[in-house]
Amino acid sequence: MIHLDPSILAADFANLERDIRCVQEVGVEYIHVDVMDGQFVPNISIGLPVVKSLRKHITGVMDVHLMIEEPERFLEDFKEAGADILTVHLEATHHIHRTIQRIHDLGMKAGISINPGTPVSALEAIINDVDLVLIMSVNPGFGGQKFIPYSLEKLRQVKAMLNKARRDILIQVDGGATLDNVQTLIDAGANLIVAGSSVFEGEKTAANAKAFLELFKGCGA
Ligand SMILES: O=C(CO)[C@@H](O)[C@H](O)COP(=O)(O)O
Ligand SMILES: [Fe+2]
Repeated sequence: MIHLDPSILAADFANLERDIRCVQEVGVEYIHVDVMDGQFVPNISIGLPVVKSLRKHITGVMDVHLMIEEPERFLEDFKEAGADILTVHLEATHHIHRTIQRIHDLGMKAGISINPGTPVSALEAIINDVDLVLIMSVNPGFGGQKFIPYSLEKLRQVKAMLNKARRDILIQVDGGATLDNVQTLIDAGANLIVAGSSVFEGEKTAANAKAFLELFKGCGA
């Protein structure tokens, strides 16, 4: 089953409720929330009070992508803000295993993400402990960037690693996904597709989301 996970980073920040409702009305079940701290990535997005307010309008899964240094400092807060999935970057903490354990102890699904410059082999020791692997297909920090082609190879490697471990979990890809390249992402193993600028586009938003969902139906969704 393939899922669309629209990133609200590309939505209208003055109308987040409207934009979230718009994609949910056409059948979207996941909402991707990007949290940036200006340290781990060279940008600041939204923080806890906004995430907590969004929760009230998200009817499905609130998927929080933490692009912050030492995410272990804020796990309880994001639980309280209503995150269903909390994804942390391998590069952002000295204690990835403890951080994943704590996310689980708090009752959330735990995801691990790697930047474009981090090899998939770095995931080997943690792959059995996570519910989601996120392959960043752009350098994190900004929406609307171009897909990095080597990410396809990384998706294939993650898929092979998970097959070997007999694990069927979410393989998420984030950055530069479009209606034109999404089939190649699925073919490479991705089953949770983050898309920001190719979904949130003013009046075209509902039609864009629908087009992704239609395409996924042909993939056994
Ligand atoms: O985490 C990030 C960026 O750091 C993403 O979630 C982007 O928001 C995806 O945006 P598009 O590349 O789809 O426009
Ligand atoms: Fe993201």
